[in-house]
Amino acid sequence: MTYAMSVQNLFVSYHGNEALRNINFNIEKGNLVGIIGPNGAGKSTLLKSLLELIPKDQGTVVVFGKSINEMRKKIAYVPQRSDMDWTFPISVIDTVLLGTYPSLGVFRRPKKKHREWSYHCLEKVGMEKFSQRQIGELSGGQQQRVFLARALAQKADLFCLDEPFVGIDITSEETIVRILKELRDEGKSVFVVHHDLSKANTYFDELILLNKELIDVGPVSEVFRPEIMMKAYESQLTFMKQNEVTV
Ligand SMILES: Nc1ncnc2c1ncn2[C@@H]1O[C@H](COP(=O)(O)OP(=O)(O)OP(=O)(O)O)[C@@H](O)[C@H]1O
Repeated sequence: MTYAMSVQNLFVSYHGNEALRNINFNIEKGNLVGIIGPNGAGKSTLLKSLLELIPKDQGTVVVFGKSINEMRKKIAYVPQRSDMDWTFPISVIDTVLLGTYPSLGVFRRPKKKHREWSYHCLEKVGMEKFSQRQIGELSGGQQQRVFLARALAQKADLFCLDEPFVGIDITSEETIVRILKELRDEGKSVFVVHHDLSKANTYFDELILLNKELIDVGPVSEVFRPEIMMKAYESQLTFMKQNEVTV
């Protein structure tokens, strides 16, 4: 079987400190997958290392049966908002247009059809009225929707989003979830780093539960059970109890 994502023996460290240890999983195509786990569990590290945005110590990652480099044009990545430079002077429509560049080829300029497609992607996320605005002038939710539009413009097969719902309004969150589910229904594969457990069981089909190592992976109905979740969150809960931290 060709999996959307197949990972074997993945180890990642930062300056000698192990962040991920011996991660192994296979995820079938056409799933909306949540990467969950406590703070510092390595969720963002997993996503970045899967996409070879950071180096791994060892391991293999295969996407749709091919290497990341062979598949790069077909992979859309939306980083955490906090990782982006919002002072960069670029309009909303030009941000979305960047998504069409992988299909343009070297030195080719976008044509009318690329602009029209980008505008259509903005319409999908309900942001067409803001097309001429500078990206830095938008709210967090609006920025996140524009970056989703850029991912849609890329016509990718694999969508990877890092904490897309952090600090955004409920309308933007609902819009993004609806579009991610539509992508899944079209047979696309979607991976989302997510830390809010209250929504995890309604947003995702499959979960990758991490705490430096893989605690569990599988359908939400199997992974999202107290006895499994406790294995990942136990140390955090113990710390909070000992330090009388309340949320
Ligand atoms: N660039 C970096 N340099 C050094 N250490 C890092 C770096 N990025 C992450 N780490 C460390 O690696 C571990 C995993 O971090 P990561 O951000 O992947 O976790 P996470 O599960 O996404 O956390 P959170 O939910 O808090 O965002 C943490 O201990 C973190 O401090």
